[in-house]
Amino acid sequence: MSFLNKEICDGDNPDLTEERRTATFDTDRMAQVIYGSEKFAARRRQITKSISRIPALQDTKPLAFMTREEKITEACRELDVLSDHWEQLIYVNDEEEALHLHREVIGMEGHPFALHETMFIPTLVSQASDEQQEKWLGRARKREIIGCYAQTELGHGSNLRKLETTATYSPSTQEFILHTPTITALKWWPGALGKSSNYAIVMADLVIKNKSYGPHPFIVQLRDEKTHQPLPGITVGDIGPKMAFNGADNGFLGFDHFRIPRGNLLMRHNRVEPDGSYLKPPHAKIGYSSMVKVRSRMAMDQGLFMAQALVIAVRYSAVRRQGFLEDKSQEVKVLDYQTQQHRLFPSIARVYAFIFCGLETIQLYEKLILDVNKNGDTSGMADLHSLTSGLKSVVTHFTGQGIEQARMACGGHGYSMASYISEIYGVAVAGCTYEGENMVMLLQCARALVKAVELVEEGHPEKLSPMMAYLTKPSVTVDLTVGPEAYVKIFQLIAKKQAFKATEQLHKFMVAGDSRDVAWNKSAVELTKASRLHTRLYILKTFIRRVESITDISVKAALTDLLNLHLNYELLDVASYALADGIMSSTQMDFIKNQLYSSLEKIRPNAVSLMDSFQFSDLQLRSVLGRRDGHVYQNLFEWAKSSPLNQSEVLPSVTQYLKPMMEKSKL
Ligand SMILES: CCCCC/C=C\C/C=C\C/C=C\C/C=C\C/C=C\CCCCC(=O)SCCNC(=O)CCNC(=O)[C@H](O)C(C)(C)COP(=O)(O)OP(=O)(O)OC[C@H]1O[C@@H](n2cnc3c(N)ncnc32)[C@H](O)[C@@H]1OP(=O)(O)O
Ligand SMILES: Cc1cc2nc3c(=O)[nH]c(=O)nc-3n(C[C@H](O)[C@H](O)[C@H](O)COP(=O)(O)OP(=O)(O)OC[C@H]3O[C@@H](n4cnc5c(N)ncnc54)[C@H](O)[C@@H]3O)c2cc1C
Repeated sequence: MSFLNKEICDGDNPDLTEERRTATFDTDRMAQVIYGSEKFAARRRQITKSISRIPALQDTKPLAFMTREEKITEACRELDVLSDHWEQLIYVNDEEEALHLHREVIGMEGHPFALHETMFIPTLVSQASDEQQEKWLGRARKREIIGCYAQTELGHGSNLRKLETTATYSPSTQEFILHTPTITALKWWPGALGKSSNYAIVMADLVIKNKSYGPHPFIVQLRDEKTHQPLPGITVGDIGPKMAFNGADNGFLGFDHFRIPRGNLLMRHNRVEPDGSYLKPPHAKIGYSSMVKVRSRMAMDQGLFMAQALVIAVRYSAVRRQGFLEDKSQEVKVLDYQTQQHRLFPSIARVYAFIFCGLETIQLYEKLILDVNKNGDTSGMADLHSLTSGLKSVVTHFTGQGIEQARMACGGHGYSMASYISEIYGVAVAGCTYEGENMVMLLQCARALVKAVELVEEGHPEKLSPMMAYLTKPSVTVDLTVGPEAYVKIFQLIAKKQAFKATEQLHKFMVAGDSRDVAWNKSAVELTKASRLHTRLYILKTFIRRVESITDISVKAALTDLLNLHLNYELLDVASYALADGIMSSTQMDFIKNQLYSSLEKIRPNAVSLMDSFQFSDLQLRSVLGRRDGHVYQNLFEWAKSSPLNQSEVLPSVTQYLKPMMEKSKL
């Protein structure tokens, strides 16, 4: 069957055209599944098309050849152009469209609005009172002001209870006095803080009458709105170059008894009255909701990062020919090698799985904020916190691995910045650290798991949330040939065993006399293993649910192949647990392996189209290897020629050092 696939173009590399002709589904239909709706998938295409008509937004010079300052300047120029066209390009205030616009135009390097859109505005939405929103939200949305989220300090990022920046209330002036008492109290890392933002949400320890109330969010003006100079009492700057993400000015910030009005404490959920009396929030951690928001996005965003790397690697693998199979008259596409497929296809499956989870958790967060803001209902907070803590950790870890495999799958050219994979990798793996270091967040997820196991042990299984219900499932013998549900059952048994084992170990240390904290630390590796399995089970179940709900038959068939690959790959990956506990036999293992290998063969004809379906433009991909038209070699040569080193035949460094050195050696 051949579809009139929109990606097919006669001027393209014939190897890619051939791949596109073999697709068994329509990439526009697949895009609807990826992006959650026909409407949004169509809007994305429309926005991409509109962008392509704005000459000032077409990349001129490769980012790889720019200095950091040039990258930041270029990002600002593009933002300025975007701002002029904002209302024609996207529906104002539509977060997904704004993110698409930024991803497409600015690339991975980051930009001064990265935190404005993802944390500053969302914090105002979730934490500011109606009156405060009236004052700041409109201005922020119109980009009259640029904001960031300043929480992490030089000395503390994970343990928020020890943040040192203070906001001391002065009833006589009705002001908070922000202060940085030590070097370790300097805010350090916030994106776009260094040079771009003129406002920040600052998380500081609220102190009233010598009593500390813990971290609270304040809106703080950092720079003069006319001159952009830092206000007196504020020290602010850039923390220097990073592994990647160098178009963003992550910054430092210190306060010297800097005064802000009482009304700058975000007061949707808690209040400080003029006399200093404090009204506490309905949930102690409600002030952390912006972090939960970003974590709830991360499965989607990381999935898209890995998708970009895989579009590049899969397209390149279809035009790269090296070595022979049966026919010795023509070298084969490297995508035909089983090892190449095994390297790339399981990650393609994970991309789809992660994105399906992201679609779900983004909605869960939106619902939570509605419940909290409209009805004061905080009952969903604990579950979403534990779910997104585990999910961000597992997803970022596998995304890093998948992108690195994509790089290696491109051989030597993958190592060139022309592939753009190194930048994607550098940005993606930052996600293992930001929004909560992965081990720390896995341990947050483990808290909920241990509590659930304890409920089962205490005879209260009815109190378990639906996500934990598998902890009560009895051991059964499973016939894997019956389909996905059998895989779920085995995974549930593995995850359940590990959750009980880790809890048992924790209890054993406590019975032996350790405090819960010490026992927790002695059990931490086992606890993180339990969290990973729990989270991977959620990912697997979400993937199954999503595929079952698809109505387009050909799209569903292609994704069923991918799902089968995922089920077999995941189970094989955790087989050591299953074998050790007698949950699976070695015969079942052989069955899984064979299923996995036949899935690779089934997916092969659709590989390019499964990645084309993400509909990333060449502008967004910024990759010579991943070009939609597949004309890799001539463009690699053009790219290399544009290197600044090639703008003269003899470099000054040769004249100054190498030539004299060689002359000296002749003497
Ligand atoms: C990410 C979006 C990117 C989109 C970009 C899109 C497009 C742009 C395109 C290209 C650009 C390219 C790249 C963009 C990439 C990157 C840049 C973008 C964004 C980067 C953003 C980064 C921002 C940050 O990093 S902000 C700082 C984040 N910091 C943290 O996460 C700190 C981690 N620590 C904590 O959260 C906490 O300290 C803690 C570890 C959870 C512990 O908290 P604590 O108060 O000590 O609590 P305790 O352990 O005692 O627990 C008590 C109890 O409370 C429960 N709890 C804790 N937190 C929560 C919560 N939030 N909600 C509910 N409940 C909570 C905890 O579990 C305990 O419960 P129990 O007692 O066990 O029942
Ligand atoms: C690209 C990037 C962008 C960022 N953007 C922002 C931003 O916009 N705003 C902002 O406020 N911050 C930002 N951050 C900071 C980021 O949120 C923190 O770096 C992160 O939360 C980790 O905290 P940390 O650096 O203190 O790590 P640490 O906690 O010092 O981690 C060091 C090691 O200690 C381990 N560890 C720490 N605590 C425990 C524990 N309880 N149990 C077991 N192990 C533990 C960790 O697992 C890790 O291995 C950004 C960081 C990066 C890299």
